[in-house]
Amino acid sequence: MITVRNLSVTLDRTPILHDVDTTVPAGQMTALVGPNGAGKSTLLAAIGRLTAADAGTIEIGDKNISDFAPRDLALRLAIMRQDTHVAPRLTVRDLVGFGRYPHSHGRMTQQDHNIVDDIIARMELTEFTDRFLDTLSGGQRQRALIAMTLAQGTDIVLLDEPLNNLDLVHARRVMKIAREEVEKGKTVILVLHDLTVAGSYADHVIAMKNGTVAAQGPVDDVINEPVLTDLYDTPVQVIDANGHKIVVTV
Ligand SMILES: Nc1ncnc2c1ncn2[C@@H]1O[C@H](COP(=O)(O)OP(=O)(O)OP(=O)(O)O)[C@@H](O)[C@H]1O
Repeated sequence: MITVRNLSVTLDRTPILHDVDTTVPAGQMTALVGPNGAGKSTLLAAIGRLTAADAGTIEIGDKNISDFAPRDLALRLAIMRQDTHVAPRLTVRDLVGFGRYPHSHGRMTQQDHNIVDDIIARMELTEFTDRFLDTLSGGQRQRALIAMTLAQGTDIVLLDEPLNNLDLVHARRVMKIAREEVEKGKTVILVLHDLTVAGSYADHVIAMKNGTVAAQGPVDDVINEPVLTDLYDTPVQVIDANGHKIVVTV
């Protein structure tokens, strides 16, 4: 379990998060949802220790994230940010191989190579393995970044808007792979704007608004009309389609 208590974050002298109190259940998929600018990426970056807190604590299990040595944290938690920039003259294989760095320290074993090849295949990138990143489409590059993150092999995986640039088939593929990771016991947190996807795949939802948590709980507690209408200040309809919640604005 990840526990966030009274978290406040200020960026460039602007208060961004205040009094964030939330828990992320271990071994489940948690969707982080909410309007643009609500603070989702900032919360994810704070959990990944990429953004410092002004106040409050974040614990993995019962250990404060500030008490982890960098390598220990990298073996425990992997994060893909929304704005990841990568060197254009890297191949897909090189990029995904970087995910193994906390294990290999640059000396990849056969097991590291096998893990890289496996995740490249799961992401349907095998035909692009030796292509430079700047020759890929936006969606192919996005899948390579997700593959790098999963190659790290951590118990906790944080993905900020992983479905950016993905067509509906590849979005489904990524969500299925994320679910497979959860079935293996991993804790996956994804920032998602597609509430239908969040409602279909996640176990748990944290809804943010104006820098704090507006609602949280199992999917049914958050992906419903009153909560979403309030969250987005817009009428939202949730249509049941064979057990799937289709979320639309009306
Ligand atoms: N370096 C910064 N300095 C000042 N304000 C910032 C900085 N970075 C982000 N912000 C502001 O913090 C707020 C929260 O940003 P954040 O990226 O966490 O939101 P988000 O919920 O992920 O949004 P989106 O859905 O648009 O990606 C926004 O109002 C943003 O403009």
